[in-house]
Amino acid sequence: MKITVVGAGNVGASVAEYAAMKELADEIVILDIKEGFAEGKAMDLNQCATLNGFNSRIIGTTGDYSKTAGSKVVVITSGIPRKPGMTREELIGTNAGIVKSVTENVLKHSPEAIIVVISNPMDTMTYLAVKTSGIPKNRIIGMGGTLDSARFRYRLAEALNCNANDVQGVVVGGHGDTTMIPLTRLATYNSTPVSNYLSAEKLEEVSKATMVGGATLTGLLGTSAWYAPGASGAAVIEAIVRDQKKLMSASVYLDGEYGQKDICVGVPVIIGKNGWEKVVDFKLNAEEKTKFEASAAAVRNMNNALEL
Ligand SMILES: NC(=O)c1ccc[n+]([C@@H]2O[C@H](COP(=O)([O-])OP(=O)(O)OC[C@H]3O[C@@H](n4cnc5c(N)ncnc54)[C@H](O)[C@@H]3O)[C@@H](O)[C@H]2O)c1
Ligand SMILES: O=C(O)C[C@H](O)C(=O)O
Repeated sequence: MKITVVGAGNVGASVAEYAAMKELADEIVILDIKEGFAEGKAMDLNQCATLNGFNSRIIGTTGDYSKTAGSKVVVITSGIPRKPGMTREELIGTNAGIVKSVTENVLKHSPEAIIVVISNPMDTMTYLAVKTSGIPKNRIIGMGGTLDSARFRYRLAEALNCNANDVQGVVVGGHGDTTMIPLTRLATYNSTPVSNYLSAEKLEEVSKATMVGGATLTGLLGTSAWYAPGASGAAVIEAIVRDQKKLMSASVYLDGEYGQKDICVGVPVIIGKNGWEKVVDFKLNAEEKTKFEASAAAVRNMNNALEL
C-alpha cells in the first residue's frame, strides 16, 4: 500500500517520518517542486530505517506525479507557512493556487485517494479541494482539530500538573487563532470533569493558550511548527489505513450538521477506511453554539475570497 505526502518541507517530512515509524504503508512517496529536495529528504529518512527499525520505503520526487499513482491516502502540505506576526488567513493568496493544482494532479494518478489537507488556511483550503475536485466529500479531510485537540490536552495537563494521556479534550470550529473552540465543558481528567480541579479563570487561560498555540510556536521558531502537525497528519493517516473508526476533530464539508451548510469547519467525526464516515453530535450548549456560529461565519468570510 502506498501513501503520498505533497510538500517535503517541515510538516511534509515530519508526516512522512511518523508514518514510516508507524509503518503505515509499504511505500511513502514525498513530492516537492524544489529540485532534489524531496529526494534528499527521502534519502535522509531511509537512512533511519535500520536505526528506528521500520520497513516502509520512502521515495522522493521532484514533481513526478506518476510516482504517486495508486496512493490510498494523499496528504497535502505544499504551500507557504506563516512568519511571526502573520495570521494563517494571510497565506490564502499563495496557497489556494498551490492546493488547487496539487489536488488536480494527485487525483489524475490516484483517483480513489482520500485527501488530507494540511496547508493553511486549512478550512478554506479543504473547502477549495471539495469544491474543485469533484470527489465525494467523505474523501476530503482537513487536519487541524487533531492538532488543536492535542495542544488543548497539553495545556490542560500543564494546568493540572498531570500526564497528558490522562486528559481528554476536543477543539472544534475553525483552525484559526480566533476561530477555534476548545470545549472545556466536555474536557475530562480520567473521566472526571476538569472543572472539578480548575477554576473558570484557569480554564479560560488554558483555552486562550490553546487557541494561539500555533502563533506561540511561530513566534518561538520563526516559522510554524512541524512535530505535532506531522504527528497529527500521521494520526489521521493511521485512522484511515488501519480503519480505526476513530473519533477525531477534523474539518469536513457540512450539509446541515451543526447547523451549517456548504462549509468545511472542524467538528468531531469518525475516521476510517472510507475517509470521514460520520459527524458526531456533541450536543453543544447555547454558549458553545454561539461560538461555533461565529467561527463558521469567519471561515465562510474567508471562503468568499476564493475564486471558484
Ligand atoms: N493544518 C495544520 O494544522 C497545519 C500545521 C502546520 C503547518 N500547516 C501549514 O502547512 C503548510 C506547510 O508548512 P511547512 O512548515 O511544511 O512549510 P515549508 O515551507 O517547510 O514546506 C512547504 C513545502 O511545499 C513545497 N511546495 C510549494 N509549492 C508546491 C507545489 N506546487 N507542489 C509541491 N510542493 C510545493 C515547498 O517547496 C516546500 O518544500 C503551510 O501552509 C502551513 O501553514 C498547517
Ligand atoms: O500556526 C500555524 O500557522 C501552523 C499551524 O496551523 C499550526 O497550528 O501549527
